[in-house]
Amino acid sequence: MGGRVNEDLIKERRKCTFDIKELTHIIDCGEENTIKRKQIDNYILNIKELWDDVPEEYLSHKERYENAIKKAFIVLKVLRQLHTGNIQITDHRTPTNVYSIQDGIFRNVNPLLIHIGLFWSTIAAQASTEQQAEWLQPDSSMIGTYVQTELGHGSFIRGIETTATYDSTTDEFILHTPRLSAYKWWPGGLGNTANACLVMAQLYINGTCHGLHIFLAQIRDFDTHKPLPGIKVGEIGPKMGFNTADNGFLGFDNHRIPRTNMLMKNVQVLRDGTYVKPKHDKLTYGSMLLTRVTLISDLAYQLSKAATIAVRYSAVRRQSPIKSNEPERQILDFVSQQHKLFITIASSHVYRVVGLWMWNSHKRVTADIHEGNMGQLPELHALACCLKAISSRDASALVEQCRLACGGHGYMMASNLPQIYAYTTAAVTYEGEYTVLLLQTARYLVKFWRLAAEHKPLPQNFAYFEDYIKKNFEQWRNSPEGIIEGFKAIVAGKTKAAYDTLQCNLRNGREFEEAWNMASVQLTNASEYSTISRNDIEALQSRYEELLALIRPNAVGLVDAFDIRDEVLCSTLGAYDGRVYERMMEEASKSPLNEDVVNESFHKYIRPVTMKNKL
Ligand SMILES: CCCCCCCC/C=C\CCCC(=O)SCCNC(=O)CCNC(=O)[C@H](O)C(C)(C)COP(=O)(O)OP(=O)(O)OC[C@H]1O[C@@H](n2cnc3c(N)ncnc32)[C@H](O)[C@@H]1OP(=O)(O)O
Ligand SMILES: Cc1cc2nc3c(=O)[nH]c(=O)nc-3n(C[C@H](O)[C@H](O)[C@H](O)COP(=O)(O)OP(=O)(O)OC[C@H]3O[C@@H](n4cnc5c(N)ncnc54)[C@H](O)[C@@H]3O)c2cc1C
Repeated sequence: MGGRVNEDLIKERRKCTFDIKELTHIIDCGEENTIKRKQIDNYILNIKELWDDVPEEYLSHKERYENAIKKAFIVLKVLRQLHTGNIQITDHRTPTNVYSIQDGIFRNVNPLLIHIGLFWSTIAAQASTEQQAEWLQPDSSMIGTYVQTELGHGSFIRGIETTATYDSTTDEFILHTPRLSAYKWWPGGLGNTANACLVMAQLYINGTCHGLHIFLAQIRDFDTHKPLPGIKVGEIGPKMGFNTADNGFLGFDNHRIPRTNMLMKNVQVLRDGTYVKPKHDKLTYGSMLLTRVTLISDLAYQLSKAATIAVRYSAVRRQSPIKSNEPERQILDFVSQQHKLFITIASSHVYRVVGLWMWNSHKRVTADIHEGNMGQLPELHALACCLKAISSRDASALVEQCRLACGGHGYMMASNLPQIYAYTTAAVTYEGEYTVLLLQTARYLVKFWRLAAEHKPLPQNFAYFEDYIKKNFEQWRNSPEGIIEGFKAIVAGKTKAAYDTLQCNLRNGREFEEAWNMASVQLTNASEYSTISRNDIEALQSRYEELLALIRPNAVGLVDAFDIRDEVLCSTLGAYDGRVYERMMEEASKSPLNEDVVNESFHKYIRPVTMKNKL
């Protein structure tokens, strides 16, 4: 859309006090990454077939899927060409994540998301060298997905009911779905797209259950795409979001696969049925750990999209004067509006930095595991659980706050904020539900509190538990070090409270698991344990308000630095030129309800009632 840039946005950009490009380079982890990102953006976003004439929202469920598949395979072809030309296409912000401009291309979810993000990465991490050589061919016919959750069990994966029974007479596993609750339910791309999958199932050898293992199963004919005999597969129906993700169900009726289709890097079943145990029994859960780590960066990116839309819109939107004799003000001038928006910008930076740090930690711990050293795995798991849980919860709350900050127009699909919210809030549930993951971290903290309470030696990372017990915490100081001290006091205090409740429940004769359940609200909720006083809070509040005023002139510059193209933002409210009302009118004109001046329902249903006695 041509036309002048909105005057208010021009003024905002003029008054910015820092170098926007420099911040973009910091976000991209270096100027060379920015250049590369822009090259790939240009290359892919210039493919005309990727753009819709009719907005996605006006398509039926089936049309949406077919449209998304068309685009997914255009993108896949391009990615393969780039790969063949040895051009690295992964996004540096989320090093293993699918390239973020896909958000714009699909305006929803790529049906190949799990194929690219989880199927390939699980094979790369958990299959043996020979299996990888066979399955990870760039021109493979396999379109895969990650099939774990069942109708009856998602969080408690030890409860999974699908079985893989070894038949030594034929050297095969028999995959079976024993009852309705054992049907696989949810995997992305499973409904219509995938012809293969990684299945999580209980391994049985000679009547002994060895727990959960991962198996590669072909489910559709590679040529005709028809489900193989013994496979019942389909799509699960419309959802709050993810409607192009083709989530599916799957049942096995004694479906046979070769023994060599079990992922065998960490664990093996030999020809004679001998079971060779893994070095750590949670290595099978490795894909969940990796995805939780990468999600933190993805959620940071979703926050930067929401902040860009809401801040630009707030600079363009004028409503009501502050003083009655003044012109109407940009809504960004209202301090309460700044309070809603600036925290989203800040949180995006926080989770971007933490996500990168977690990504590097994951790389380090994985290398250690490769050398047989599992020592750092529990800490990484505890951190990944907690950070995935809070980043998804924060992101969805803040995206919703940005939507509300755009008033009525934020409710329009054309703002793209509802879609970003639907995408973000799903992450609170998938890949480990919020509370369930917080309880995993609580389990880790309580273990170390027990050591502290029993005056046993603690690792350096938990020395502050001992400080708390010995009341070694200093009074509150308003400095980065002081804030960190304050947070340590909160963690120690709330862990102590939960631990004390747990002990009290145990003393009252409860079994451990029941006592744990009774303490679970305390285990997940923050309490007000702090070194901070009422005066400190007042001082912090006024400092916070000063900071809002300091950030205000740079707000548009800060979101411009995220450098998200209009084609990716897909928002009438957030485009770079700020031509909000023109874009809204143009989008409205695409509504099928504007095709006829008089809709035919008038003649069929309205007129016969309203004109009944007048005809
Ligand atoms: C890579 C790029 C990806 C890009 C794609 C991004 C977008 C994708 C969009 C959608 C994808 C959605 C995919 C899915 O949702 S797949 C399904 C995910 N499902 C879950 O996450 C299930 C959650 N549940 C669990 O993880 C587990 O059931 C559990 C809650 C952890 C409990 O497991 P279990 O009962 O076996 O274990 P315990 O609680 O008894 O704990 C025993 C000890 O094991 C430790 N533990 C648990 N998990 C792990 C792990 N992953 N790694 C290391 N250690 C682990 C636990 O802490 C206990 O230790 P302790 O020392 O205390 O005994
Ligand atoms: C958009 C989307 C995409 C998905 N994609 C995939 C995929 O590709 N592959 C796949 O295998 N799965 C996928 N899933 C499934 C997803 O991983 C599960 O839905 C998720 O792990 C939550 O499990 P659940 O549905 O069993 O929830 P439940 O565990 O039934 O949760 C319901 C409630 O029970 C509470 N609860 C459960 N257990 C406990 C406990 N021990 N202590 C305290 N509270 C508890 C929870 O906190 C929650 O409030 C997807 C889900 C969604 C929404």
